[in-house]
Amino acid sequence: MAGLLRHLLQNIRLVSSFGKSHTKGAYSQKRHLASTTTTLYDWRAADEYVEISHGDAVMQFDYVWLRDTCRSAASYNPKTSQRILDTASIDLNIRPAQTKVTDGHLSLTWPDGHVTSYSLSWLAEHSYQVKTRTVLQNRVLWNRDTYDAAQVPSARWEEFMSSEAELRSFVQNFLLYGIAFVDGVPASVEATEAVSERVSIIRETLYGRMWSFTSDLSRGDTAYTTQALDRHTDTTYLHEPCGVQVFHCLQHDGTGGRTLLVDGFHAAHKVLEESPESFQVLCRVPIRHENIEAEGGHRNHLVGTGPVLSAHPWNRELYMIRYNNYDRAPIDTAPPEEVRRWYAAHRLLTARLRDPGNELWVKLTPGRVVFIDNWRVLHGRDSFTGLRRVCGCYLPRDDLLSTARALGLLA
Ligand SMILES: C[N+](C)(C)CCCC[C@H](N)C(=O)O
Ligand SMILES: O=C(O)CCC(=O)C(=O)O
Ligand SMILES: [Fe+2]
Repeated sequence: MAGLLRHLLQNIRLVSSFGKSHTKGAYSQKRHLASTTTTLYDWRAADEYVEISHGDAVMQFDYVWLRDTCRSAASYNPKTSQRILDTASIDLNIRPAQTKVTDGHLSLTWPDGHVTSYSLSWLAEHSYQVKTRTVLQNRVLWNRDTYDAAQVPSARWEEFMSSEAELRSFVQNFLLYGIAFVDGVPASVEATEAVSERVSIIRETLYGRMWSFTSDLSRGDTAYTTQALDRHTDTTYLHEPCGVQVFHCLQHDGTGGRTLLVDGFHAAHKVLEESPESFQVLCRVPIRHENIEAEGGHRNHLVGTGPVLSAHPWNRELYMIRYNNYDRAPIDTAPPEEVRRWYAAHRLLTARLRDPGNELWVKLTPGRVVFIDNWRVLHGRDSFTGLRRVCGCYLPRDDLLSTARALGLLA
């Protein structure tokens, strides 16, 4: 997909040097052809949009969109990367007085004389037709064997804290696999906080900013016991669940307590292959999750609603799985026949999530910090004996992605 976009942009760039100019009235259906020795592309001004075609990509740009998106100094401030133009002031029936393509640039002269110009490659990059076939984030879906075989390296604390290259490869691995490790971290809350802050700001929740928990039932949640926890994502009871979970086991004198990791997108894709209808139901039915605490000095009643699977509507790319059977509330957000379909779809997804081949078990030890994409990878744990203390925090997903983009990564 990314390859196709690159191919498209490269070829449109070739056209830029062609330099043939076409000037015409706005409403003609006539197609304009421009060719080089290696490529052919054409454009036409239709009634409501300009259409640019290249290869099998046919891209349409609505006139209101073309006026609204104008990057001229009067319309857009490149210093702040913010729009100046008042969108509500645009005539919704606006048509350019003149449309032409010169040197690989589309320029439109509007009835008031304002000129808007776009390079064709920029337009292609921002076209719906190209976006529908481009993924936002490259991912490697994994099961235990493929994750093991990939031999993804952990970052080293010293390098991670000082080298941008080390941080970048860590973030790249996180984006690809939804999990990434840092080794050699001092076994303290402070060092865990420093590692987390290297990646993004920390997201404070009802559990605080940095947390450190053990099996003392200090909070009304199974996490604060020695019991096993089946695979789940956290904070499903927030409308926007936390994007990332950071765990650092500071101490464990006992048995059990291994961490389970499962690629939720891998399981969801299995569901899509086996039963597209089930996948659709999981994308469609809104599900509430709750966190109710009324004891121990904590008074919380959080409710979050969202489907189990969220996919971008323009390219069907999955971006979130919300799966927590402990915190799921009674389903009263869909009619009975839909509820029946939902339970069947949930059963299929659960079966794929529970496929032993999809389970990655790791024993977290002091010094080893794991970052988990809480919108993709489910976590759980074995029951355990003895004293076990785990610290960590949550990070907002947007801020991690912002860091990734600042490091030049596709996110
Ligand atoms: C991580 N920490 C121990 C602080 C909180 C645990 C939260 C547990 C909750 N059921 C959820 O899934 O969100
Ligand atoms: O104890 C653990 O390793 C994880 C518990 C858990 O699921 C959580 O704290 O979110
Ligand atoms: Fe959890």
